[in-house]
Amino acid sequence: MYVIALTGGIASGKSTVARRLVEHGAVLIDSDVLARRVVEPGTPGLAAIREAFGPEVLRPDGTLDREALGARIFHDDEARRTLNAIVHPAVKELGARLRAEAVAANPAAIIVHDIPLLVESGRADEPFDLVIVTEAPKKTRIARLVDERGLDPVHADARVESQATDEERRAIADVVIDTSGSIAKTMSQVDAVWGRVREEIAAR
Ligand SMILES: CC(C)(COP(=O)(O)OP(=O)(O)OC[C@H]1O[C@@H](n2cnc3c(N)ncnc32)[C@H](O)[C@@H]1O)[C@@H](O)C(=O)NCCC(=O)NCCS
Ligand SMILES: Nc1ncnc2c1ncn2[C@@H]1O[C@H](COP(=O)(O)OP(=O)(O)OP(=O)(O)O)[C@@H](O)[C@H]1O
Repeated sequence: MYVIALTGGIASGKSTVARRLVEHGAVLIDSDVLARRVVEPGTPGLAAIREAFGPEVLRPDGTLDREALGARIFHDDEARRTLNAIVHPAVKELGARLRAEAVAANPAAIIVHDIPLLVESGRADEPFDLVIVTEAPKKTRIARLVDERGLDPVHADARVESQATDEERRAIADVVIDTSGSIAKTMSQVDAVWGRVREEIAAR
């Protein structure tokens, strides 16, 4: 088993990097996906969100209204802390379970754990073999959110500002991947990291 943690600010290219690592043979555990699973209808997570934020953050069909909840939490530190305290422990637990399953299926698995809020959720102390941080300037990331995902610039800025700083992420990084250039440049950095991982494993 070799466990890579992958983190970075919003729209910094984590998914792009993760996809390449998967092409090389890594098994991906994506916390954004897990964060959706733990708030599906019928989960304790969704019940706790309803309790804390009221029925107005649910859609008529009983699923979470992500837009409504996003509007509540990205401009309000207290509300965000409340939501994080509900979702993050459940995401951590499910991630650990999926990791154990991947290792049971293949003891030599190379796992890439995409954890956008690795710093913010205090998980950087967990025993990862390698921590990769993706980094692009704030302006670039906000432009991606506005141009490609159709976010309002004010909301895009609030999301960026609700996260750790580049300095805080760098402090926990073993490798920083600069995603401000072309996709090809990002991919060649990922390929170099993969080579390093293979070498480390071979030297064990
Ligand atoms: C507020 C919610 C409903 C908004 O949903 P939406 O579909 O608009 O965004 P999505 O979940 O796809 O998240 C996109 C990105 O937003 C950023 N983000 C999400 N939640 C947070 C948060 N609590 N604090 C800071 N940034 C966040 C991350 O960079 C994430 O990758 C949702 O993000 C949520 O439930 N957040 C709390 C859980 C969480 O922290 N998830 C992120 C990592 S586990
Ligand atoms: N050099 C680059 N490296 C990575 N992504 C790039 C690059 N240039 C442009 N992009 C674009 O930036 C966007 C980054 O999105 P991606 O989903 O990979 O980021 P993310 O960090 O996973 O986002 P989120 O925090 O929302 O999960 C993509 O649309 C990608 O095509």
